[in-house]
Amino acid sequence: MNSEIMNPKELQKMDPVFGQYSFDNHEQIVFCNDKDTGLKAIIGIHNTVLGPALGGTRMWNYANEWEALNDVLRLSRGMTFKAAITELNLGGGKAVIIGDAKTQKTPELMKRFAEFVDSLSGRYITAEDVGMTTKDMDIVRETTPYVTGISESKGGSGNPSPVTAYGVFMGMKAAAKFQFGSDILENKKVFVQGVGSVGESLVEHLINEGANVTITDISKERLTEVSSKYEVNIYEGQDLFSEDMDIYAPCALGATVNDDTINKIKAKVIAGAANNQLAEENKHGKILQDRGIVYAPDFLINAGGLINVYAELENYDRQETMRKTENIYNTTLEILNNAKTNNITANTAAMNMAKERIETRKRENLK
Ligand SMILES: NC(=O)c1ccc[n+]([C@@H]2O[C@H](COP(=O)([O-])OP(=O)(O)OC[C@H]3O[C@@H](n4cnc5c(N)ncnc54)[C@H](O)[C@@H]3O)[C@@H](O)[C@H]2O)c1
Repeated sequence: MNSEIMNPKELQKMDPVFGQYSFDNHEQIVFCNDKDTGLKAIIGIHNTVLGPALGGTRMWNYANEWEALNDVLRLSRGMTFKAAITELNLGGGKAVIIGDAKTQKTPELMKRFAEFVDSLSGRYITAEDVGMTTKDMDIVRETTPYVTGISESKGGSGNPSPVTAYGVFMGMKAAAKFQFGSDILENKKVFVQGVGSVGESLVEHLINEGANVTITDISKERLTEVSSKYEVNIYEGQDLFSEDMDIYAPCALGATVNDDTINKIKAKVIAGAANNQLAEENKHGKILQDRGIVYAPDFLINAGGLINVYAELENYDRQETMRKTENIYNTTLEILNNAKTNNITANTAAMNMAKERIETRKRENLK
């Protein structure tokens, strides 16, 4: 089964839940509703073979429930493979809260959401994602132990974004090594799309290495903030994908590699933090392969944040977290070489490796 962004009209043609294109054998889906706080959330538990399903909560103003369901299914499925390929003993899950994080997120709503997470008795462990902060996770922690990514002052590992950015940087270097023969990014023309928490931290690594960085964001505030700290160019054009660049780093939302953009892309490497960068992973992965564009699978190179929150559960330290994150370099090279040898897409090679780990554990569990 593939995972695909689809428009709500297409989604509505399928059966409402089990028949959805991105359902892909989810173990459990929990719909959470609370009239008093206005909470409307969906928790997706994709697979728990390797351990409890861990994945962040996203709060987003979805156009409708179809979009929210499609998003949670795609994201939680991605978490299964992210944990597996990173060799963490975790399953895949994710939650979405439907609403505007700026105007509708209240402590009461977060508390009610935490009660739903708690009711799953640890099958699902939450963390932050888009629209959520460490402070929100601290509120969740008051109600349930099944949360990570809480403040360092409360015994947590703090903001995972810098660790995510470090992993993306390592994955990008490995992809550069594979494509250009060297992992040194000095003078490489890199476009970072989205300079939020991860994007900004990635910019810092790139600038330190001497890359030629251009940033783009829908938020003028973020562009001003980041460009005041680092020597970057701000993208003023209308069509980022047609621009000459060596590396495209999607660090905003997913599905930016799609039917409209894929044939325009001039970058030789795509490596970024966003989840589900390929709108249709098989189709768009193949077009990238045919066009000789090296794609560093998103769920592999953006796993630093997951490694960081996992440390909270396993009590391992910062050094070990960074060592595991640095290893993303080796795994990325291994995947890209494997894809080349077997003439498959990098995404398929990464999925195969992740699925193999899950299948092996399943067999072991049956013994
Ligand atoms: N934070 C983590 O540790 C982590 C881990 C794994 C994956 N990710 C993924 O990485 C991405 C970035 O995460 P983040 O924590 O930095 O989020 P964030 O919300 O801090 O930053 C996202 C940035 O993208 C900008 N943006 C949104 N739409 C855009 C568009 N169309 N064009 C340009 N900019 C746009 C926003 O204005 C914002 O500045 C997300 O897709 C997230 O799911 C994050």
